[in-house]
Amino acid sequence: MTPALNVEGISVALGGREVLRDVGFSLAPGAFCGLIGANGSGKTTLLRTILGFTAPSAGRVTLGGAVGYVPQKLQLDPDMPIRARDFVELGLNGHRFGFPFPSRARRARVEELLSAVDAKTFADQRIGELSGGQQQRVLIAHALIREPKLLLLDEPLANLDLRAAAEIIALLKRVAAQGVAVLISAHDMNPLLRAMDRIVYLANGRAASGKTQDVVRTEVLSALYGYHIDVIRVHERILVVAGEHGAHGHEHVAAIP
Ligand SMILES: Nc1ncnc2c1ncn2[C@@H]1O[C@H](COP(=O)(O)OP(=O)(O)OP(=O)(O)O)[C@@H](O)[C@H]1O
Repeated sequence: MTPALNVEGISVALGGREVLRDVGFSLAPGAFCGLIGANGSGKTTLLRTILGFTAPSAGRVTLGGAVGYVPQKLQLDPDMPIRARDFVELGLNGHRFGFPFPSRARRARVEELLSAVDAKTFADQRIGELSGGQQQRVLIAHALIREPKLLLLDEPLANLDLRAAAEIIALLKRVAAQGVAVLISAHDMNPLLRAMDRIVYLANGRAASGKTQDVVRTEVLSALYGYHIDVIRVHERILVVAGEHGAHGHEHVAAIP
């Protein structure tokens, strides 16, 4: 099966510093994958490189089809008087504004997407008036309207309460079940652990990837960080803790699936 995404040995330098080094992994259609790393570990840089916004100094990215992208922040002024429904429709034509006479097919497609993300009840509200979770739904519909094979989301759960985050994860699981590969960045893997079947863990500019239980392990993470890391299981949770030689005392708490 052709992968939805193939990242082969990419390195990226920004401002003279190597932010990513020899990062490689592949996503099959329908994969649900977390891109996990601390702040500044290079998650956004990796997503931008996959999108072609940032050129790698080595390696290459191969896509199996169109890519949908949900950025960390809404690219529109939140006060802009645009309805959720119209924003979803903009996904069909990039960022061109104004469709005075939308075609029947165009309207039907927008309705289909609004219902797929459960956004019909607030589709006529201004986007700036919506809650964080509602805005995420609208952004996801916007990104999906052109039937991408790969959906990239930059910290979609940041700023959401637990319930809204769980609802967004359930929605993204449904998207993956339709055969779209979903890659979600998060500094906290905790909310994603039960849902994701794959993980790409970034530290030190490098990545470890695979099934979650194969990656979130003492040996694997110690090799990645370059110093001893303990992965400790307590009450169905995992603590990822830098050992006594850890330079930065990086700490991460996460529940296992
Ligand atoms: N244009 C740039 N020039 C120089 N350094 C940059 C540039 N953009 C990002 N960086 C650096 O690259 C590193 C990775 O940044 P990136 O935004 O990819 O991390 P991140 O994992 O997405 O972090 P966060 O969770 O904080 O958004 C950071 O140390 C950042 O300071």
